[in-house]
Amino acid sequence: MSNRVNQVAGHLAAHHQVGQKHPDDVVIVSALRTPMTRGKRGGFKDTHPEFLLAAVLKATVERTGIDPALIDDIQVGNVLPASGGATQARMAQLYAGFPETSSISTVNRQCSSGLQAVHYIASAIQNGTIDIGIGAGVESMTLSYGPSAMPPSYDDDISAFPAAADCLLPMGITSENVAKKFGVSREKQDSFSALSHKKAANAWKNGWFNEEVIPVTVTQVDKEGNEKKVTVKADDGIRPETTPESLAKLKPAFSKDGFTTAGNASQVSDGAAAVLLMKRSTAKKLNLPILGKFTAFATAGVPPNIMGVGPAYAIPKVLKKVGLNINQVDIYEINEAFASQAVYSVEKLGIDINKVNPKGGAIAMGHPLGATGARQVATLLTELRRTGKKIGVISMCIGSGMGAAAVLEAE
Ligand SMILES: CC(=O)SCCNC(=O)CCNC(=O)[C@H](O)C(C)(C)COP(=O)(O)OP(=O)(O)OC[C@H]1O[C@@H](n2cnc3c(N)ncnc32)[C@H](O)[C@@H]1OP(=O)(O)O
Repeated sequence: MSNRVNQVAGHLAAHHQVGQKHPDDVVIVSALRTPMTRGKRGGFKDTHPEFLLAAVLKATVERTGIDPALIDDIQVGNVLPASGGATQARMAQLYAGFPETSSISTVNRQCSSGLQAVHYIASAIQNGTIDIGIGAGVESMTLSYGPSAMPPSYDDDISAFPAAADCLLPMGITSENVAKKFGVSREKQDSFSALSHKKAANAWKNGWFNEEVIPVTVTQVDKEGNEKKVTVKADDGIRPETTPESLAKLKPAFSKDGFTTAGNASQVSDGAAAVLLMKRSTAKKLNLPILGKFTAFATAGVPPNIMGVGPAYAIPKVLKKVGLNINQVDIYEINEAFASQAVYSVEKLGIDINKVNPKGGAIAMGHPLGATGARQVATLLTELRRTGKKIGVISMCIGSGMGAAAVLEAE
């Protein structure tokens, strides 16, 4: 019995060891995403989330050549739709060519849902519940955003409890709170945001997104109601001409005397992403390419009224698990929900800004809530591989006051 316990403990430790390869490592053999497009105006403004999810699931099967019947389970991060988008997810799976014997569910950890889905699948593989799975994410903010995403009423006692009441603050107000409390100036926020656009435009120009982005052919409807088929190939919220000076002219979006504007907040957007995971031993058996290892994951709670500080707490927690310090990470993929919170998190942890979001982030690319965490896995892995670097960290802030972080290693 104690031998078995030791054996299991050994496997867990191996999984969390950076720089080591073990047959039981959970590895990533595919990480793909759709373009991220502007909500209500972009390429997917007339596209339902189940279509975006089906497109990325189908591409995962086609590009890897895996038999979809071998994929035991799929988890999909999805934030806004009714019933968590569970029915749409099953519809997407079947439409994408998966057999009826396969299964799927959705997960909602708000803005970190896509990353959470990847972690749940990695855990299920690690503990032997499944052999092969997909962690994915999808969101059509165009079709799901707005008051319908909130319950019509709350319990009086709970919603009068201050910390609970803070969970209901608009996200833009939490951004203002972070800027004010920690003195993140408008200038710093605008400079960070202009850089996000510049880096994303540069990455597209140099083809650095080609490996992770799949083209999606959709039906668009014009103002006259005419339908046409369009193949959406690239993120369409990026504004390469953005400068700190042009951003300085924008009015605050959430409070009259605030700092957060349409230019230094993440964009309302639409998109999907999917990550195929299995044990290293399974990937070898199936002769699938090992792109990287999903090494560790952690979450941390923070005050809901400054939810954007989440990465400053989740990153040290996940790094402690794997015995790394801040400087030993090669690339950070930090969600840019708002420039205020991204700047705060980077400065608080003393992260070298040159290591942060080398292909831009949600301010330029967009932030389709449920999709973003899985999108970050694809963006980070392809960048680690392109640059020959090894260790990457993903981090997210989470709307009701949490942070999430994961460590990935390129093969
Ligand atoms: C845990 C989490 O992750 S929380 C985060 C969850 N996500 C959110 O809360 C979404 C946050 N973002 C938003 O709510 C919205 O983007 C808002 C309210 C900030 C702005 O919404 P909109 O007003 O619809 O944005 P829109 O894209 O139209 O921009 C407004 C204007 O700002 C200007 N603008 C925006 N970006 C730029 C830029 N980079 N450079 C110059 N001007 C810009 C433009 O003039 C634009 O108008 P135009 O496109 O017609 O020229």
